[in-house]
Amino acid sequence: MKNDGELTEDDVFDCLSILGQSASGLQHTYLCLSVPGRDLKNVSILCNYIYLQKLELPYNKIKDLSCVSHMPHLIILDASHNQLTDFFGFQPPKNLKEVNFSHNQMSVMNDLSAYSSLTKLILDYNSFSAIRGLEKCKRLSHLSLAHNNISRIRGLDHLPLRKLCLRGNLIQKIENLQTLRNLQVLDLSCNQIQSLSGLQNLHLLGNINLESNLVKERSNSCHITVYYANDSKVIPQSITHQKEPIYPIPVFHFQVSAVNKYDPPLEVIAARDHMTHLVYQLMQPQVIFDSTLPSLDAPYPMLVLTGPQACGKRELAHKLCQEFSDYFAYGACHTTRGPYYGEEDGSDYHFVTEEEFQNMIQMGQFVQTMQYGGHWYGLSREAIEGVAREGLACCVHMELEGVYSLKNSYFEPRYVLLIPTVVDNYVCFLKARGFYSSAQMETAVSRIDLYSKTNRELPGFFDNIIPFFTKMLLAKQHTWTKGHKTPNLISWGLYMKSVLSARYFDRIIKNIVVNSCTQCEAMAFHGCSHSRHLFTMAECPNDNSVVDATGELLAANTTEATDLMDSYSRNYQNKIQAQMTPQQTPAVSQSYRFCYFYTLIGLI
Ligand SMILES: Nc1ncnc2c1ncn2[C@@H]1O[C@H](COP(=O)(O)OP(=O)(O)OP(=O)(O)O)[C@@H](O)[C@H]1O
Repeated sequence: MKNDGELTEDDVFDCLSILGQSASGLQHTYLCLSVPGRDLKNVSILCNYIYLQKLELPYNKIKDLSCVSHMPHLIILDASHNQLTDFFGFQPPKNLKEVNFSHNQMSVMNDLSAYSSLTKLILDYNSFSAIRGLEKCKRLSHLSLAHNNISRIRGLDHLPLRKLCLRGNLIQKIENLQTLRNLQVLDLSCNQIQSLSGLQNLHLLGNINLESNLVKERSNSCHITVYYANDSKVIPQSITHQKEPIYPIPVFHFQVSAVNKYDPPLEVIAARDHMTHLVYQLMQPQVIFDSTLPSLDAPYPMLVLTGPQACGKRELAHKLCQEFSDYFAYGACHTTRGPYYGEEDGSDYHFVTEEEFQNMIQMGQFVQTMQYGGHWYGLSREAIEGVAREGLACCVHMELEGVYSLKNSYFEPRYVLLIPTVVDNYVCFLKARGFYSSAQMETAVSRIDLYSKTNRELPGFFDNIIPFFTKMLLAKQHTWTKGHKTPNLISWGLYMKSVLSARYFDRIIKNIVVNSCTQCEAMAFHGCSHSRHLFTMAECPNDNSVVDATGELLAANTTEATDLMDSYSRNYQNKIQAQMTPQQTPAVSQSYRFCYFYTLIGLI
């Protein structure tokens, strides 16, 4: 370098690096030049280096960067710690993505619409007093304007910013951030902000720094909803030299961490779960699944039994699959919890380690997953495919979160809710199982409300509802273990089969319900079949006050399922069966079976 601060050809030669192809691909050339801390004033020689893609000139004394006009392929420019006064004082390189002009002497932001490729712009330690000219920077994801003289947050509308740093300015109010939907990191420390309002609706915001401000709020008047906030932190205010009494930021810290623990809505969790599995699955080789039969636009039939833990859905799923083995097979989920006494691997669940489970997630093997009671549960695609290959409908049980997640998938199961009607009985049942701690029982009981609220607020969310038949279930467990079919079970099975088709619901509901449960439950159930709203617990008298069903009605329920069909369905079934000749391939027969099944579940 010459003494007068001029960059020479020899210096350039020493500082070039990364030999590569020019943007046109026709020449080999150096792509990167880095000349930091040489007190450079004159870099005009760089006009000859037209192929540079990365230029680093920090810690010099440069005032003029017009040489960049001759670098049409430049992608990264670092001219921090110089004496630049001109904001982008050069012709725009078309693909310029990252620019660092921090620690210069710039004061006015000009229109940057010619720099539409910009993704990162660092302008710390200048003298800007307003944010301007960024409207057309539709790729800008990282903007830093720390330690300037900015007094208002504006000029950022609809930018795809993920990181925004406005530390050390003169900002008094958080405003105009609501359109920054992608914002994840926000640094507003060392300003003069007095209120927390203005942070609402930034759903991805996970890291906020409000250190050294004038925030006085101590009530919960501001709710910041931070979803997916893995590393959220609010740095406590440490310097309190203002005259006004200010409540230290830890108050705010408490608010934020409390909000972080607040569960995001189930739809949000489900969307995230679905997205994760979809992305991992798309990363795998794509195949056509057996569950896509019989045609791409007809959904593969699935039955999902849902309800709080131990409400009988697992037992019902197994019994349905046994009694109606022509239609259903059990889809065993994976879990990281250990097997209970008597549970066999592969029959109730596939029991796997946490590591195996995480590997399966990453291999895109799950359709949905959920954490419950500190363990992972997941429905794998293979569980569904295994059943689909048999030409059967997959029957699974899961908690509400799983239902939400599955509703995002392209499967269109029928969802049946099993809900306890008498809390005391449910608690007795949980105790009788002997598996659960009181905390676990409390959780299970508290979730009843979640289900009934969902049913109340989202009519049609569940395709049908079965009250939890406490007495019946207990009795049934006894007979089931002996392997007998009881009239109750048959009627329940018939009910289940028919419940899949809403057309027969009213016709058989009285018989089944009156037979299967107490009068109180029957009334409630019958009521909910019409209104689709769950009754409240308070409306349900104690079990002791009700009368049991009569034997006469019991006998009526043991008739064949087909007797419950109307002539249309019988004809349809006959037609389908007539077509299932031995000459047909298994795939064709299978699709007929599916068609028949669809009529049963009311999809055709
Ligand atoms: N893939 C899944 N997604 C969501 N929830 C699931 C899934 N698999 C199982 N579950 C549910 O997780 C809860 C806990 O399951 P677990 O088998 O440990 O409970 P349990 O005490 O045996 O009760 P249950 O008789 O209801 O299965 C149950 O409500 C179960 O239905």
